Amino acid sequence: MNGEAASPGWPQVVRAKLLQQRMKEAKILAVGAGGIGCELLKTLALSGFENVQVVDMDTIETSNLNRQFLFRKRHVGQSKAKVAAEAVQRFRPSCKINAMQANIKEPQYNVGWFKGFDLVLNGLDNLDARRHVNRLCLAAEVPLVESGTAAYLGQVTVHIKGTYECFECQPKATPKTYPVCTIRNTPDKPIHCIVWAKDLLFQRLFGRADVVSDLDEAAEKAEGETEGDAAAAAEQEASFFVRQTGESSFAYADRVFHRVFCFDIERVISMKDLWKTRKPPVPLRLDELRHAAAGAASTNGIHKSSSSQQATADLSACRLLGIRDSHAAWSTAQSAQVFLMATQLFLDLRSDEVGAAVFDKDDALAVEFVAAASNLRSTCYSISPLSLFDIKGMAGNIVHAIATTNAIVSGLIVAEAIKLLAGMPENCRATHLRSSVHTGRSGRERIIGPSMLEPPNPNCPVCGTAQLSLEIDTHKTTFKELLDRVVRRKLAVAQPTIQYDGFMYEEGPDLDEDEVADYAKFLGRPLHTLPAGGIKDSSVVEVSDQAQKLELSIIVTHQEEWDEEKDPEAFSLGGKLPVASADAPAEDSSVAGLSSLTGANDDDEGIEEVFEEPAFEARPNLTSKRKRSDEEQSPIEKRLKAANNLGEDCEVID
Ligand SMILES: Nc1ncnc2c1ncn2[C@@H]1O[C@H](COP(=O)(O)OP(=O)(O)OP(=O)(O)O)[C@@H](O)[C@H]1O
Ligand SMILES: [Zn+2]
Repeated sequence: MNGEAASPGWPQVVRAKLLQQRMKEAKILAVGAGGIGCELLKTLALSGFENVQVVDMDTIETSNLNRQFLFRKRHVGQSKAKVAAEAVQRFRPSCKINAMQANIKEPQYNVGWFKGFDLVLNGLDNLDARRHVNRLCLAAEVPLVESGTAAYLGQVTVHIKGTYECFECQPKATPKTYPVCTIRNTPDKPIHCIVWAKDLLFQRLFGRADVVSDLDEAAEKAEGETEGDAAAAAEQEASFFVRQTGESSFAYADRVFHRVFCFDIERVISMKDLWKTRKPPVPLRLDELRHAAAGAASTNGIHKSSSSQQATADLSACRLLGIRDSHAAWSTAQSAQVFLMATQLFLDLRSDEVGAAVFDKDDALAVEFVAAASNLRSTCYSISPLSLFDIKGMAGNIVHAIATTNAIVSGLIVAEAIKLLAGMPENCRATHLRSSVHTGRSGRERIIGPSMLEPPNPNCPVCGTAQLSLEIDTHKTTFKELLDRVVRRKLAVAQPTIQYDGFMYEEGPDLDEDEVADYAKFLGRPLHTLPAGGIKDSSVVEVSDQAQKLELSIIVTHQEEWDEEKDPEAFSLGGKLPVASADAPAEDSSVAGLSSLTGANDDDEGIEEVFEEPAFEARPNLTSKRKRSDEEQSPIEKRLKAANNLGEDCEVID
């Protein structure tokens, strides 16, 4: 940060001028130009910031227009970052906004690039990107203002390396997972059927064949079947969904319907043990539904030329079938109609995507397919069907966004940014926006509640020195499973290097083909058979990511028995940690911020838990009001203060 240091003794007006100057000059990185990001860019510009870099990987969708006010209908399909920057510059030309449409995780946005900014402000919507930015800010020693909203709830926090907690010092909820056997065989809630329709059936029919989900992997044995029979059945199952040469889309849709809602259900019914304490499902017969499903079933192939709906983005089975009310639950016959019609439309009019499609909540046809399939499965299992609207929300992990919440949170981000630029990090706060009035300790009623920021958690695996502990079956788990499920999914390590005594595995663009092929040989091997004695009980495995400047140490415990209901992932990640310092909150020292990383949680009541981001639940007021002495200040804090000592008497929004 450039700019003359101001003496606290100077008149307020001089200090205000200097602060303004600093805001003009400060280099700000804003990550995300969505709901929060648009408001943030506008507020930054109107507050006097003039040097902003914005990165967002996405393009504008119609569904963004109700709350991302920098965008208009004509912008649909264009880069969010670019359109947002242009819109802001139109009303504040002095504000220079450099926009990039890119994923912030791309390698060019490395530590050196992050070091070029005075502050980083996040307006993201996923944990993975937030963790990545947190790690780069730590490595580059740049303060981060993090934010999130969920309907009426909002939160803004400030993270300064060595001074305050990093984003990962405290537990974060990770996406809810469900026991595989419940999803495959014994669903008893609508969400179980939605997960099955989206992650298993949609993926099998339209997605990439080489993407195998956990749901595909675990084939159950029917009564009287051997392991071998079950494996052969699983293989047969996968090949069943391949469309045969010359097979019409009509015949294919029919065949899939019969298979998944009749044959498979009968197979599950034959697993008698499953139904000792549960009601068995009931298969559906297409011929019985046929007369009602005639609209779709009679359309033997849908041709581009004969359809008035040419634009794939607009394709809708419901529209073709005249089903208008997205808030009403369909009858079983309607679900069957939509299922058959959506399958045919995909095959006939979106054939280019078949084999590569990825479920997207903004893809009407994909949502209709998932809604129809999950409702049909619900009917088999006597679960009440849901409306298209509800299923879209649950399948897309949608928390309905509220523009005002985003606007307030963006204002709070800018307030924290100004405190940082004013050299007053000790005045920064974590601020929570609640959905109802809350009475604070002072007895005052408020909706926006600030709380003191906590010092870093010494046991944080990212900014502290914690050692993680991993209980896993080292005989059954392959190295690939360890990489995918633990290292990438749980620890968000993008490009891992794995080391233990005498063994090293690396990933990354610098490797040549031979190296990649050599390393690939290890992927299918069970952990204990890896070279140099393998990963086994008491092994200490070092995991690092050069790009994130991250190093983690994991102590492995071999554990064979896993209860699939309680621990669907068949491993447990936690902290066997060094002694917590006196300052660490006592109740946190048990798992010290790691419990969310352990993932599965058995309580699957309530749909909120499938949302990816309940990370921004309002937290209770934190209590550490300890004043920090000069010696305790971190290098960034000292630098901020030295560069920007604009006065001690600035008001805090407490
Ligand atoms: N890794 C990433 N790199 C760059 N931008 C990202 C990354 N991850 C998320 N984003 C951006 O963060 C923004 C988050 O905004 P928001 O939460 O409003 O989501 P949205 O996609 O605009 O809306 P919705 O999810 O409700 O449809 C999005 O524009 C998204 O593209
Ligand atoms: Zn931390």
